[in-house]
Amino acid sequence: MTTPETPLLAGSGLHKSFGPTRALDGAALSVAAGDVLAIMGSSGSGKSTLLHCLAGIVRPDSGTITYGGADLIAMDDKARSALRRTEFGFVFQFGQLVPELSCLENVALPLRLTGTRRKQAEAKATEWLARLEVDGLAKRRPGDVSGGQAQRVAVARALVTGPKVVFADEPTGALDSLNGERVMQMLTQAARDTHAAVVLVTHEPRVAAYADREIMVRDGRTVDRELVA
Ligand SMILES: Nc1ncnc2c1ncn2[C@@H]1O[C@H](COP(=O)(O)OP(=O)(O)OP(=O)(O)O)[C@@H](O)[C@H]1O
Repeated sequence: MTTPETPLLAGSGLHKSFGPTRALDGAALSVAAGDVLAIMGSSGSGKSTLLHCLAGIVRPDSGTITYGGADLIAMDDKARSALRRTEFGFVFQFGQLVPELSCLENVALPLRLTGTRRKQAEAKATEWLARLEVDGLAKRRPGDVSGGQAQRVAVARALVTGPKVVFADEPTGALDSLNGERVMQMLTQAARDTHAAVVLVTHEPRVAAYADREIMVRDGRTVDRELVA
């Protein structure tokens, strides 16, 4: 088992129920700076709930989560959303780009939300679109680009603020295998270049192969992949 020595993000003893459904039942994991971690497991095992807890989107019923040594659960909503805007990036299965904005405006948006001036935000967004090789799409709306292109724009948007952790929930789930591979290559390369950690939820071994480490979630509990294989 490869346990990071100084975790950037760590959760332990995490429990979360939705009514009678026990989504997390004692899950634990830790992520070091720059670590690319895949969370695997069958449908309904609790992967997304675990990611949402670690990202401060869902509050667990019990357990502890620390980010950079600070207690994430004890933070008030304002502090937690500030943390999400400045320290975390997100990529979801269906991109979730804002349909009314151009691809460039979508990538610039996280910077605008933290007070960066338009010109500066758009210059940075242009750089990131070029890194993801979709700079030709800057003026187009998300509805006018392919699924693979939209996910590359979503990766650019996730990384534009220089996050310390990128949370990716089935980022290739809606793509064919070739486009999925391309998105994974670009996401992991960009994360390595910027020393961002990646917490990746996937049920596809081919996608998990891009990670440094894999953990399995079974019935809301985490199991080290190497012990399962
Ligand atoms: N907001 C919610 N309300 C009610 N039940 C929920 C909610 N979110 C998750 N659950 C339930 O919790 C369990 C774990 O769900 P979760 O989405 O974390 O699993 P998953 O491993 O990510 O599944 P999948 O691979 O299908 O996305 C499931 O039984 C799910 O139906």
